[in-house]
Amino acid sequence: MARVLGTEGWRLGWCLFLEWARREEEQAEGDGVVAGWPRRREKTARPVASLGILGAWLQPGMAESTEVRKLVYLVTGGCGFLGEHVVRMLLQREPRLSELRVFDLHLGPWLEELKTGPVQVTAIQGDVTQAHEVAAAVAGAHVVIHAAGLVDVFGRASPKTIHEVNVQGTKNVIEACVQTGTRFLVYTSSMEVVGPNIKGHPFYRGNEDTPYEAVHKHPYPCSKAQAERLVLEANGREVRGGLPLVTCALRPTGIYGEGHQIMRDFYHQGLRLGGRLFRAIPASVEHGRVYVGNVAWMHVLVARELERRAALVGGQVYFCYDESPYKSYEDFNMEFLGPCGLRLVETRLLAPYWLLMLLAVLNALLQWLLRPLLLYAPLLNPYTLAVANTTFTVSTDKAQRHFGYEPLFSWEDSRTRTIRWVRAMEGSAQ
Ligand SMILES: NC(=O)c1ccc[n+]([C@@H]2O[C@H](COP(=O)([O-])OP(=O)(O)OC[C@H]3O[C@@H](n4cnc5c(N)ncnc54)[C@H](O)[C@@H]3O)[C@@H](O)[C@H]2O)c1
Ligand SMILES: C[C@@H](CO)CCC[C@@H](C)[C@H]1CC[C@H]2[C@@H]3[C@H](O)C=C4C[C@@H](O)CC[C@]4(C)[C@H]3CC[C@]12C
Repeated sequence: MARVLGTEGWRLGWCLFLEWARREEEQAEGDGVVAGWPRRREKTARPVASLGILGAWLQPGMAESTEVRKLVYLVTGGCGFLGEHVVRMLLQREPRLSELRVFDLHLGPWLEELKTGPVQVTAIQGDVTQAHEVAAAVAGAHVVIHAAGLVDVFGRASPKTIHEVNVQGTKNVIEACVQTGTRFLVYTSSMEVVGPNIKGHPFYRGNEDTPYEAVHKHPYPCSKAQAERLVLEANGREVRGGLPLVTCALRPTGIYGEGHQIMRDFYHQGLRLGGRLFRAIPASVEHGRVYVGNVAWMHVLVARELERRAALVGGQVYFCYDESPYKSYEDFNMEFLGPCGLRLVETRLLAPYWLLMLLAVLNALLQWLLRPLLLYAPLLNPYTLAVANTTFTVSTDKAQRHFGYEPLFSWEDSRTRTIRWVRAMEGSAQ
């Protein structure tokens, strides 16, 4: 009996010691905060009955796996082109994730397949313009990646709607963070908050500090610039609980990759034109492009580092970049559409710039005239022509210096993946 008691006593003593050590460790990490993250009550049980309590503690890796998954992330616009890649990237590359909330006006059916993994995926159908819906989704999240937006340079939506979604929606996200105590906010901005400007000034291999006259007229870049400013100004605001909000903005150039709607449109247009696309923009005009997987990776990385490097990263903007080559918009598209059977026909003599501008203005006029009857929103309008026809490329390493970003996908990978995706459309294209 004495011996049994002795064994039990030893076991109890060992368990108490381990428990004490665990609490000491937690205490050292911060009072109710794990390295700056609000502590979340663990749902994980003390497992492994066969080995007893001691066995549970001693199982290799167990302590990490129960301790590690504690973060709640919210991705707004998580069912969009970029948002889906961010969601998938988080599930693959953020080991501390316990719950991923995907907030979108339109939820994708593909979300269902994600619900079987170790991370709780919560789909939330909601509208960023509705403050109460946003606040409910944000409550209890540690990090918000705000990628929802109305991307419209074709005149499909009214300027008012673009403003409501992109500016008011962002205000709602910021206020929700402040009210509910969420400390980390990453905003998906755009190269267009800088340019190209309406004067057509080139931005050649510029970085975040390159002086440039940012003049906006179009509702989309205006709204993105306003929203970005709001996010950056919110950095340092006190959130519920008394700690400061840490924000930053990522500015992708033209994103490409699996799911890119405009690439899809060009592909289908090429098929309709008998496998041809017609060059409209001089090959010498460089347009910045970045692979969607790398943009998603940048979001995941910066979100992770916002807390650890708050002083450095908070309030900063970062262009999104990778190894994608500098080319004209059309030549770049041909990197994918070419291997899928389309060819780019040179028409510079047939379609000089003045003629293109005339067509673009005509399109705008038609859009305005037809608006009461139908929505006419072709790809070519004066704004898209100006963007496509003005050099805008970035060359920077700020994200690498500040939070250790390196592209996850090489140019070859990005190209291969995009071509594979276009090829997969072939069957459904006709
Ligand atoms: N596509 C690009 O080349 C590019 C370049 C730079 C920046 N961006 C930015 O990246 C973000 C994502 O763009 P994308 O290309 O994936 O566009 P997208 O249209 O594919 O995705 C946007 C998502 O936001 C959702 N959304 C729109 N209005 C909403 C609302 N009121 N409430 C909730 N959700 C709403 C949409 O349903 C969609 O799923 C945007 O903020 C955009 O400004 C895109
Ligand atoms: C003149 C046409 C003949 O082929 C080509 C028109 C191409 C345009 C439709 C696109 C050229 C540049 C694109 C934009 C750019 O890549 C960056 C953007 C920023 C982002 O925040 C939203 C999308 C976009 C505005 C993108 C839209 C399409 C282009 C204007």
